[in-house]
Amino acid sequence: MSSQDNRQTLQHETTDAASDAVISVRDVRVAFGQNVILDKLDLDIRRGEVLGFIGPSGSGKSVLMRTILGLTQKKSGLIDIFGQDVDKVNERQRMAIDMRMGVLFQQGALFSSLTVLENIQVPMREYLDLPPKLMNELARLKIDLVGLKPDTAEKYPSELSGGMIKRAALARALALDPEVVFLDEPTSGLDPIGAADFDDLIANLRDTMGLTVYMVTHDLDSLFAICDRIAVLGQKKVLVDGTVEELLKCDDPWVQTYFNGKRARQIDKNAANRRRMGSSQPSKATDDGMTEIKGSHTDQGTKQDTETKQ
Ligand SMILES: Nc1ncnc2c1ncn2[C@@H]1O[C@H](COP(=O)(O)OP(=O)(O)OP(=O)(O)O)[C@@H](O)[C@H]1O
Repeated sequence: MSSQDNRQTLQHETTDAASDAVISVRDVRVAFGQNVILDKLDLDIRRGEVLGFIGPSGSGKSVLMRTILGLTQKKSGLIDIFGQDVDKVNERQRMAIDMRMGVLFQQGALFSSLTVLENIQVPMREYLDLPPKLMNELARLKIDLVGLKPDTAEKYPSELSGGMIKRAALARALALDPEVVFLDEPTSGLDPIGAADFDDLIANLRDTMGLTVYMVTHDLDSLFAICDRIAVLGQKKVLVDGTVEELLKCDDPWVQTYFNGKRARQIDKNAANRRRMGSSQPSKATDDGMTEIKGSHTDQGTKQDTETKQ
């Protein structure tokens, strides 16, 4: 099956799914001067899924994320978020949309002069008018939610490990209880255990909070472990999208090399299924600043069971 066929097949398959899209991108073009980065790009992000977004370095994955977030202007095309055409909303409506989306930038992008608690409160201060005591309580809940120890609240980013920075940045992305979070290479720079723990955390949030996740990643393990669907960016557009199993059958040369090339390892294709069945091991973060997150993806309601690591 060619990538073109794949794309068409998927469009047939997703007629129902498209109606469940929280974000729809249609025929989008983004350029910097004469340099066209994205052209005729279509993409749906569906409610409650973890969508992995892959593609060659410099192909425009981050640019698309920034365009959806309204941080980069598109030249043409349509972006519909939560059923609203972003070109037709006023400032107040755009703000309401922004409040429903959280973002974790590539390097965490925490403010170095603020503590973790203060960093998490940045979006709260920007969008809400809450008493300081309540903001403190909410920020501490987020710290707990992402598996950081309570005393992390008073620490500055320079005092945190790479894994703790990612979690603190995720806590900030979750500050306003968003429905969708955008993660730009969340596991880059983490050791394999830390990366797997972070994957578990993301899967947990999807399963317990119904979070929709758009994740730019180069991490094959993350793709297999937690992504419900993967979209491939190439030639300025989404070349193909589908489940891991579907992509493995796709004959696009870049996709083939990506999954079967020199750097690709033999991956246990059943891992993704096991995770979805809820039999993955609970997160056991080993970093001193983290807590152990217990419970599989299926045995809890809306709250994670966290316990301070001994
Ligand atoms: N503000 C900007 N002005 C001009 N060019 C830009 C700007 N932002 C991004 N680009 C260009 O857009 C292209 C795509 O960049 P982008 O960061 O989206 O790539 P990517 O696919 O996320 O890459 P990577 O996987 O390496 O992170 C690059 O050529 C980059 O130089």
